[in-house]
Amino acid sequence: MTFTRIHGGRIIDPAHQVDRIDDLWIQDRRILGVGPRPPGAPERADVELDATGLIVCPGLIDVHVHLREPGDEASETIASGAASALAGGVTTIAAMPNTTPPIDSQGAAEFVVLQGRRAARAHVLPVGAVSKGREGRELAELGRLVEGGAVAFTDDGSPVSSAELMRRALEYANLFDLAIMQHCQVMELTEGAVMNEGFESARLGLRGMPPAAEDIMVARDIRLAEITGGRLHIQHISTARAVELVREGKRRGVRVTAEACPHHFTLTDEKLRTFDTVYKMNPPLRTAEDVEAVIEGLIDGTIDLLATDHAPHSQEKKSQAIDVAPFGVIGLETLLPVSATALVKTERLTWPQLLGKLTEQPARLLNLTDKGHFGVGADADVTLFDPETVWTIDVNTFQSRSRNCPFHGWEVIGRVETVLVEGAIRYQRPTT
Ligand SMILES: NC(=O)N[C@@H](CC(=O)O)C(=O)O
Ligand SMILES: [Zn+2]
Ligand SMILES: [Zn+2]
Repeated sequence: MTFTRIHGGRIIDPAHQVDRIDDLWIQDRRILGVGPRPPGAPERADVELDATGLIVCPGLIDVHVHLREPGDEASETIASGAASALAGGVTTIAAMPNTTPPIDSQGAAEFVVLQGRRAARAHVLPVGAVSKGREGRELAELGRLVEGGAVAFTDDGSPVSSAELMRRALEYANLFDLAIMQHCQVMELTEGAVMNEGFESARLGLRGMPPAAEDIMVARDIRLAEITGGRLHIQHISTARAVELVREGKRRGVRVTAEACPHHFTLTDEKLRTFDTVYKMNPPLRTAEDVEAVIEGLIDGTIDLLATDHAPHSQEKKSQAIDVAPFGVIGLETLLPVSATALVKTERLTWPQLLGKLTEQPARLLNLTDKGHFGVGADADVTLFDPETVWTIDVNTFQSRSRNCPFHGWEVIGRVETVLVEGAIRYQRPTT
């Protein structure tokens, strides 16, 4: 038996409304308690960690991560993505199924689980495809995917365009109490587009995606969730109108949740003036009004949680012309600092509010009852970070195999120091 005590830190456990300087006790792989020495624990723990000046919180959970294995291991592998997660303080990641081949069968889901275990970095949980081959025609075998370890379903990379298929997916996934995560985009409205449609796209002469392409599908799917009683999760929400639609859906009692990505509440489409493909992602960067609406959605709880949409692409692919380069940015190693700098430093959210959207809420979405909190017996996945020190993001230090990060050179707060997974230290910030 190994006892670990993390002492002197500010413990923030949003699920239990804990925010105080105290000790966190761990026995082997599980949380033993917060506070004085629990019965059964020795006078001196086997491992003593000094967390003075640091915040100690449940390991972060990212429900939206693209690993490129199988199919494009030059951009990311399951192991490199899981290492990138740990360096960002993220102890659990949900892997999107848009690999080659896609994760649309029990065997494919089991492969992701196995490679995640082999890597022994962050926990890796597969998200199964909604449709066979992600082709949007026939429902995948959702029951088999659950057997293989799937924690939700999505065709992300593409939307489920067919309303009929979406309706059945919501109904079927509900039998397992799992969510359908939807990439909301009406494809007919976005053909050939590379950025947001508006003043900036007109000025640059680039084809744009109208915000309505997102809004229309959000509206449709909220209605489908309402009539089926199924669980709908809106991925990477980016428009003011979509935020309003989710707010109104929740008010009516529809089972809808939403996530926002750091780039959508920190950057606008003006960035495309550089023609730099690092600002090309889907959904695209929108306007300042959309950014403000996303932040307001985070503040009032309309947007439940944060996720990265970590979308690694090799230099080779991203260095192509803006109209041919792939969509996507990486995010695991900047999630906490960029969110903290944009939302906590500016006093839009408190630390416990921000951390709730990175721990408690994502755990709920995926039904991970033993994660995202410090209750007795919970998995001892713990992140220790420095909330004060200002530091500079440098992509050259990243664990990810890709470098398509729009935050290189940013001055930020929130630096991850130590990460424990199931009670063991699996990441320590290099000091040189
Ligand atoms: N977000 C992106 O711009 N790209 C994602 C796909 C997706 O999330 O839809 C990718 O897989 O590269
Ligand atoms: Zn998507
Ligand atoms: Zn995605």
